[in-house]
Amino acid sequence: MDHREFDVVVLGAGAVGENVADRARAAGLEVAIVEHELVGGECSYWACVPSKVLLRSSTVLRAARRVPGAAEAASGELDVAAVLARRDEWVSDWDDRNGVAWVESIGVELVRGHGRLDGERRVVVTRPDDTEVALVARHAVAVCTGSTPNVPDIPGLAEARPWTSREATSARSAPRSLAVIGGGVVAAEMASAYAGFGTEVTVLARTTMLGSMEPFAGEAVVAGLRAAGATVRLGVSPERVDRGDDGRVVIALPGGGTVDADEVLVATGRRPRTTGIGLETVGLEAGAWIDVDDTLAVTKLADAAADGAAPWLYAVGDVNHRALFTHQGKYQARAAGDVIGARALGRAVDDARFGIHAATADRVAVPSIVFGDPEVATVGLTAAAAEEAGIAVRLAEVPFSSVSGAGILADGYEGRARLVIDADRGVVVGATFVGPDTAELVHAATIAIVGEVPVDRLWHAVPGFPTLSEIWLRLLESLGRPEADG
Ligand SMILES: Cc1cc2nc3c(=O)[nH]c(=O)nc-3n(C[C@H](O)[C@H](O)[C@H](O)COP(=O)(O)OP(=O)(O)OC[C@H]3O[C@@H](n4cnc5c(N)ncnc54)[C@H](O)[C@@H]3O)c2cc1C
Ligand SMILES: NC(=O)c1ccc[n+]([C@@H]2O[C@H](COP(=O)([O-])OP(=O)(O)OC[C@H]3O[C@@H](n4cnc5c(N)ncnc54)[C@H](O)[C@@H]3O)[C@@H](O)[C@H]2O)c1
Repeated sequence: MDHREFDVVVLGAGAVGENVADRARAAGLEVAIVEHELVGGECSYWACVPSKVLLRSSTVLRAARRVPGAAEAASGELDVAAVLARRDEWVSDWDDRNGVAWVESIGVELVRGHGRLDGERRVVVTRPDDTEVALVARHAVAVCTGSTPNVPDIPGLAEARPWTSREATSARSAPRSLAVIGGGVVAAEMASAYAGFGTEVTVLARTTMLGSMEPFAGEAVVAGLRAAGATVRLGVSPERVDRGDDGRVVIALPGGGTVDADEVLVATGRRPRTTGIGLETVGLEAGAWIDVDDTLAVTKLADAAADGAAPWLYAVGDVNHRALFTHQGKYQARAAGDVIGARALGRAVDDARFGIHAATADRVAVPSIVFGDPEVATVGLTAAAAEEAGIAVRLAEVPFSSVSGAGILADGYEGRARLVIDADRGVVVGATFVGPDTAELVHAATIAIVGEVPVDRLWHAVPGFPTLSEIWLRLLESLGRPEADG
């Protein structure tokens, strides 16, 4: 077996692995990155990027139809083939040569093949030609292998060849009908995209839609999907799924009803990609999410390490289950790559709350945007989660109809915003904006939360007129002007 040595070995070249490698390399370390599929990972080829491209055209069309003058010009049908062609361009026809060129440009060595841990600081890679190479890490190994769709144990489902998010984002044509099992983010976005294509969409959600968010967010998404022609059934769990000889899928529901469709999309969450990567060779459980501390070091090994020994194993991105978003994984990756560099070179480590080497925001300010019509943009805690955390909650909540910018953006603009405020500390701990084009509003809330900006100070952050951001002023007005001190 070939044998190579590097300072750092990164397992998985998704957006997260790439960023760990980039930061460790920027610290001056010699870095190898291992990838068995496409450099760029899920986000670039089967998740964030294609899903947003698939949604964009129908969102624009609906937006135009809400503005007199433009509406008359936007009277035709969506050109689905053109949308799919634009998607193909954005995913570079599932060719990763740009990703590879970028990895090479930063001086990181790409090792193609399937990697697995083989004891401490050692990764064995089976290359595409079936030969093996052992990569020995002088300082650290970062596991960035991501996650994969979870297909629940519904009788017949796996045999019915369901779509997962991969097939939904890479489809070559829109099916005539599509059933969607699940009520989370993937279900909301893909139902919206395919309804926009003219597909007959039926969503089967076990409880509500977007159940982890403020209730009005899921309600608005259900209304939006229904307005786009989709059928949404809440509180429904399929009992059995079959694909018949005619190729159609039949989903049996409790009580005897059925839903049939050309395709069925399973959008029921993710599981870790941690099987077959040698976790058991270092005392970790195969197939489980990997627990890490705020510097992304694997907790179980860091706890067991001899006093003063630097951690050598990190788990970054989806695989640690802290926050399953590309932006948050890349945030973790910057911290992890930098701390690996600092520890390797004996430099100071700042792992205090909001220190440069700590992924503190994972616990207080994770932005999440559900694209579609309407958009749902959230960060921090919901009212329910804040109450559960023992926070003295004060809410500010207003409709967007109170903002001229919203009315100008679209006739009949509908939307709602809520701030969750920690009444004792006088700071925002959560925010939700629901309505067309609200995605960009959430970063202001993220800054308010991370900066722990006193709510009274926000009166001096004046939103431009007439923008959607004026919702901030309406939210403050709903709380009332503060009294002068003394
Ligand atoms: C449909 C959909 C839409 C989404 N939209 C958004 C969005 O709009 N915004 C957002 O922030 N997030 C979005 N997400 C979430 C986002 O895709 C993930 O959070 C992100 O891809 C995680 O990045 P990662 O690098 O941790 O994992 P991945 O992107 O999964 O990368 C892991 C990489 O490791 C490789 N790998 C795994 N095991 C091995 C091995 N043993 N050897 C070699 N290589 C290996 C894989 O091939 C892969 O390239 C979406 C997810 C889905 C499913
Ligand atoms: N715009 C974005 O940022 C974006 C878009 C898509 C996905 N993502 C990320 O990808 C992850 C995966 O998305 P997702 O929608 O698959 O997961 P999710 O966790 O958002 O939703 C899972 C849904 O499936 C349902 N479910 C789970 N098990 C079920 C079962 N056995 N039967 C029926 N229903 C079941 C849940 O009730 C829930 O409604 C998310 O956590 C999110 O972070 C982000």
